[in-house]
Amino acid sequence: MVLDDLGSSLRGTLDDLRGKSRLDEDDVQAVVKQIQRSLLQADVDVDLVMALSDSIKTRALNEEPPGGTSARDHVLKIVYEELVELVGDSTELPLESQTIMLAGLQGSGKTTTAAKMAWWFSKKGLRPAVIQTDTFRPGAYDQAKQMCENAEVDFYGDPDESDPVKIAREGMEATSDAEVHIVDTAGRHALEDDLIDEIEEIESTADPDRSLLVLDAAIGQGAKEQAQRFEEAVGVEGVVITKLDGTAKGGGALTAVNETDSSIAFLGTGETVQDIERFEPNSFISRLLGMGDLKQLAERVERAMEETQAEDDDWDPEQMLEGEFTLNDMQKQMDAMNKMGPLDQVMDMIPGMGGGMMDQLPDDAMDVTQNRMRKFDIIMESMTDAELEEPRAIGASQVERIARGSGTDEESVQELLEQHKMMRQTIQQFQGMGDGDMQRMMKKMQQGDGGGGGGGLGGLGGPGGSL
Ligand SMILES: Nc1nc2c(ncn2[C@@H]2O[C@H](COP(=O)(O)OP(=O)(O)OP(=O)(O)O)[C@@H](O)[C@H]2O)c(=O)[nH]1
Repeated sequence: MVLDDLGSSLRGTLDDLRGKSRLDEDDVQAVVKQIQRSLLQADVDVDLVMALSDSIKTRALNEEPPGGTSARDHVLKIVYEELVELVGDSTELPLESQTIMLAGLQGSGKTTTAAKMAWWFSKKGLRPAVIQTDTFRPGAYDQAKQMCENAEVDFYGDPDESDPVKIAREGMEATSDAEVHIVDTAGRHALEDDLIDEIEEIESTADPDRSLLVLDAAIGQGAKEQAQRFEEAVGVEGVVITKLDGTAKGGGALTAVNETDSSIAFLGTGETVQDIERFEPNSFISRLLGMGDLKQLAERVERAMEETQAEDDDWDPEQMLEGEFTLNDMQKQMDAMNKMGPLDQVMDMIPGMGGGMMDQLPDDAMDVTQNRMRKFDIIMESMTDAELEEPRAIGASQVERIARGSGTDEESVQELLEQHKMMRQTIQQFQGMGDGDMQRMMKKMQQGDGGGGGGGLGGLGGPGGSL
């Protein structure tokens, strides 16, 4: 993802400052060098990198750390603030009726983003519709239709019509019930004049409130020129950076945002409709620096819990925290965790577990965890309701029967029971906590020392847990 190794490389340099109360020039130089290296490797424009390092240097040497602040925290705060400044504010996006047009190069992810954004608006309580005007790429209609079905949002397209401007006009009329219209357009090179004329026509027909430029995170320095041309043609109010889940560097997109004086609206982090995040500079940089992102995490947890609960009216997560933690609860918790998205993305959001902490885990740790969760799920399918509610009563003969029924082995069943026991104990600790204890723990987590992170998820995914 963008500036991927910045967090971990910086963490090492910052750790060398532990115990120091004042910074000297060499300390600051080491930090700045590390940042420069990471940003340049990630394709960020040289001028931008130099401007950023100059302000970090000046501030770190001239600003007096507030009383009681260590040199490490002082410089971390400055780096954090300057990086937030670099990525800029999030594109303003009022939650009200509006039309948004998407533009961009071929394959940048416009169609996928249209469906994702529609899903996002629907979760915010608005009724969206996607209008597909891409008559150029043969598969675009079916792809958009399918994704909109997955997102459960309105869709308009006409596979038999070859005029995108006509589709835009008819689509706006046909979806007049919708509150948010998202107009997807064909991929085009901004330097081809006839294609630019066409998008200008679609723009005057759909009359969008804002046009967003969709950029693949892998785009390099070419992003600058493309962005400027689209800006001249249709006006770019914001940028969506897609494919941040991959190994792309992302710096080119960041440079384009700065050059065109626009801002980032959304981030695309995968291929399904839920893999979209509203860009929030503070959260984004916190995560980048391995400081976690409690807000995104809380949103994901809440959404996953709601979905899990919607599927089973009888299950109440609050009751789980108050009463006895059963295997049924554990199954629901695992289900909710699966809905939160890939575990490595979730872990990145936990303070102290992003950046450096994740690097200490073996590469396949997340796959192992997910495979194990799947196995546990299969084992639980072979248990009776009584066993799921009262796992402590499960004896040797039942373990044997469950292993046979689930096609696993007794060891795996025992492993599941052990894991459940650990999670029950963690939950019991939460139950015994007063508000003050909870606040202390959250503060510790925010300071990024990783304390309590594994326990926060009941040991299910944390490196401290045995899953
Ligand atoms: N991993 C990942 N893949 C993505 C993301 N966004 C889009 N893709 C994939 O990128 C490919 C191109 O995405 P599309 O949405 O078809 O791109 P497009 O801009 O509409 O393409 P054209 O219509 O040809 O211009 C597809 O295979 C998508 O599944 C993302 O955030 N992460």
